[in-house]
Amino acid sequence: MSPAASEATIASKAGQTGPALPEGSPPLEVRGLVKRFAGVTALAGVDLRAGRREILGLVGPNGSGKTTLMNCISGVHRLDEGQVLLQGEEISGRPSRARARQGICRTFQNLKLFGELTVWENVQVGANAVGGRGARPVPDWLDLLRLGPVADAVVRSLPYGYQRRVELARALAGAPEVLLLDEPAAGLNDEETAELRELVLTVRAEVGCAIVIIDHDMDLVTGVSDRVQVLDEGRTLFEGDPRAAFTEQAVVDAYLGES
Ligand SMILES: Nc1ncnc2c1ncn2[C@@H]1O[C@H](COP(=O)(O)OP(=O)(O)OP(=O)(O)O)[C@@H](O)[C@H]1O
Repeated sequence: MSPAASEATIASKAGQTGPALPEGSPPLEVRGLVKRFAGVTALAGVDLRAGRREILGLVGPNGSGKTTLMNCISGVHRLDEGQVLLQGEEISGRPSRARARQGICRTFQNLKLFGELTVWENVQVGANAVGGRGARPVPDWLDLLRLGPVADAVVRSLPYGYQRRVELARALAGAPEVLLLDEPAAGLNDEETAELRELVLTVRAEVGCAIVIIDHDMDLVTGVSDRVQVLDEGRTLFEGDPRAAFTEQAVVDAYLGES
């Protein structure tokens, strides 16, 4: 997709709060990222870009490199080659904590919550990580994520759908410029997934950060994303309109294991 067409798509989805305004460097840019694990090349030179108020869906068959890419962006993995830039500043060599303080916030495939702490305390941890520099106080995030009524509940006592929302609230309290959502619908039922979809759009409208989402629920990803990037065997196979992705033969073949 051309940059102009991409901006147009972004603007149309951001319509609830006005168009995305291209200004300076994008929140997130990845250039030529290579990541190897022993004999496996998980990423073979991937570029990625996510703009302010843009939702980018990262899709691809199992083992195509999606989580590895997210881990390289957030600093869980060191990259072998390439660059990760946050608002134009290279952060490739920085540890994950430093990246989080600078605004790369994320959720994980497997929840990483403090189960013995309350909902409020878990979200406060996110706020503390940025020394209270968050855009809003903790109660506002609880309200946005519809967690107010369970603010004082111990997290491990709550149903899984609530726990997923707590993780999202904690990430938001960390003042994201870039929000990385790794399989946020995993383990959710249809009703909870529909609610999550609505919440992701609300977060984009209210927070205005760039959002990168991975999920195996294609209806969720294509429904919520302004643009998708399809990976296969560590390379980008397609990048553009979510509705067009699965009309591309190469993408269909990759999903069917025929490439
Ligand atoms: N820590 C690791 N050590 C060794 N190999 C790894 C490691 N993490 C990922 N890989 C390999 O890198 C490749 C990409 O894996 P990755 O988990 O990023 O794919 P994915 O697209 O997220 O898959 P899925 O959709 O199944 O979660 C795979 O071949 C995988 O086996």
